[in-house]
Amino acid sequence: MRHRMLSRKLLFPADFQIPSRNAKQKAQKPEPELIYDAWLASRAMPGQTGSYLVPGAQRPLTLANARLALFVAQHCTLDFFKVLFRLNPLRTTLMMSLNIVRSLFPAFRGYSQALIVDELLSLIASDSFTWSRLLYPVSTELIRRAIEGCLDTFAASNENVVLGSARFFIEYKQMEQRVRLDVPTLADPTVRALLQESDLFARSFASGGFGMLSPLDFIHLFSLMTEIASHLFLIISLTRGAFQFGILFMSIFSTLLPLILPWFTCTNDQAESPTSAKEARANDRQERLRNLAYSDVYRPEIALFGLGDWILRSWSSARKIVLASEQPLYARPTSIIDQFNLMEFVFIIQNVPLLLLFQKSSASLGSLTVYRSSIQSLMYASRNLVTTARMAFQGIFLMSAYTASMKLKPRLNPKHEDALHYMTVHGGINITARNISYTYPGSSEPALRNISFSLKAGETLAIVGYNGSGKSTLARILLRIDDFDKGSLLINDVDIRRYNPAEYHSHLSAVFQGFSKFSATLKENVGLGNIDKINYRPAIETAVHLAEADTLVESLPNGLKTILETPGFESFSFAGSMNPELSQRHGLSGGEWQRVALARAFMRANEPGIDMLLFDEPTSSLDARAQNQIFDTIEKISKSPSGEPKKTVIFITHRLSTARRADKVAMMENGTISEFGTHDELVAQNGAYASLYRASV
Ligand SMILES: Nc1ncnc2c1ncn2[C@@H]1O[C@H](COP(=O)(O)OP(=O)(O)OP(=O)(O)O)[C@@H](O)[C@H]1O
Repeated sequence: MRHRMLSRKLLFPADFQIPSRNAKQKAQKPEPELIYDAWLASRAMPGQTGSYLVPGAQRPLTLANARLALFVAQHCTLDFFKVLFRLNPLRTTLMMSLNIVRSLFPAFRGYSQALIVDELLSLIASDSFTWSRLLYPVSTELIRRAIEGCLDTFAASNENVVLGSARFFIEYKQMEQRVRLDVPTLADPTVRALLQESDLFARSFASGGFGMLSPLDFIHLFSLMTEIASHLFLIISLTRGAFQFGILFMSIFSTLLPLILPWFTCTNDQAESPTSAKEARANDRQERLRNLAYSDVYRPEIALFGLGDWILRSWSSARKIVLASEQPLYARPTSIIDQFNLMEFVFIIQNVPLLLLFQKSSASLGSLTVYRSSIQSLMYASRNLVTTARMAFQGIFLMSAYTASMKLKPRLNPKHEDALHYMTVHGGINITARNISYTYPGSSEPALRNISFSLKAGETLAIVGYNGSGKSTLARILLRIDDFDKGSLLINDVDIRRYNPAEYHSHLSAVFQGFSKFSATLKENVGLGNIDKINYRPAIETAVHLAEADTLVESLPNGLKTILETPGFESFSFAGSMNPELSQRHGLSGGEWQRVALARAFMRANEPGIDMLLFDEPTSSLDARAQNQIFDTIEKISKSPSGEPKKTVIFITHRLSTARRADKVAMMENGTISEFGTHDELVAQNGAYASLYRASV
């Protein structure tokens, strides 16, 4: 139930905004510098250096954790509340005020019940029972209950709106951050844990109101304490005289009754389910987009095709529909019996035996009723207080995870002062790699060692080599999906690290070896390659045609609108899945998926701004005829009709017959380029490439 992590210094080189603090203070107080530090420290396993609790685990209530919680409360709670307050100032103020007002209700309730009991007692004692005398206190009680019920309903629905908008805001911010972060940042285990806890924080805003794990529990804590204080005051003043054991016993029994009764009644706890087809579709869509944003599988393509904004926009509109459709239990229309709270009337009836039993007592029976109801409320409130305090304690650390995660910066982004705009050159891009080395985090062996080569703009390069020799790793570095440890990489004579990755990506198109299979329609799977044209059918049809996938589209039940079955995508289930339109999915073969991925790359490959096309084993699942056609297409796209090069092309292949088509060939062995030159030159060298080539033909 735990795992080890690397030190913060190693993981976060100046990624967080450090709150200013003078040196003297630092020397006096060994307290965390950053919210991130406090969050990480709270996850430390006591007495076990370097070991951390799993994400989401309840923090033990230790003195050290209490100090950390205080630090977080001091440094981010107020700012966080300010942000939430600005979302809905009026409603939030109303929510806080109503909570305080509602905490005083139980005391009023007890007083009103006492009036009824006293009236009943005096009626029985007078030997002339008339209903009319009871009418006044009973109707007053009914009116009080009606007002209390209305206020409760209003407060609950208001609270729902406040929590709903807070939840949307938090989720939006998280999505925004997710689509912004790059592969190296997300590969970090500490970042993953941080984001996981931040997710938990967002989920704590789920409808259900107070009592859920949420920083808003602090408001609840305050109102609970007010309530407890008022009950304590009542009980102490009422039991000042002789202690009545019988009353105490009956009080406890009637207190336990409402806790036992729900076990015998049916709950109306239905899972939130979207009802209309529109809501079901929105639910489907928001889950798919969330999966896109959160899954590492899609990360490279999201970065390369600049899909972040589009995902965020689309998720946001679908999410709004889903949130609007979610009706929390307490916001649903309730029956008049519910409004008047039948259970509490049962307890008023239960007061009758009490009344008869203590008729001769010197204390007023009304006072005894107040006493009983105070005991009961005290028990409820105390139990709630413990639960809520525990949740608030955990909630504060989850809030720190959220706050710290918002300050994460994508590691591939250049510093502001180093950043340069992408430099365009004629005919594609030129590449100069010098002694590039790279070791994956956690690996002992480098995946790339001293890679050096250069490629002129418009040239075609084939990268070949044995399995695991580093071809895909080199491709990811050239595409600026991953960084490298040593050496330099110049793109159009500029250090690649000075380009903003998003801007650089807007000049590239690629098919990755492990390309994404989106759980979406064929049209979307292709259209995502050029998000601006996702709804432009002619562009999609052209891309499909270039990938030789026309026959595939014709064979599918709904053509381009067919939803493709994605293996391993089972992250959600919802009522809408009963809708045949949504549930009808179609599987594809490996070669068919490869054509879809090629069509996606061709969606943008043809655009004038695209300077480099990179294909990592684009035709590995295609037959020889299809393979040749695809390479003809790539050649057509990358050259003008007169044969002048327009785009640089790099492809990785295990089929050496296709490597002949390239201007240059890079033979990779054990993480390095062992041979580099034209096909003919390498064959003439009679080295590793020549023997691999001879073996493959
Ligand atoms: N995410 C990763 N974490 C750690 N090591 C990795 C990771 N990805 C790849 N490697 C390792 O890096 C080395 C190079 O892998 P790479 O995928 O670049 O090889 P390749 O030449 O493309 O192989 P193939 O021909 O099988 O596709 C391999 O030893 C591989 O195990």
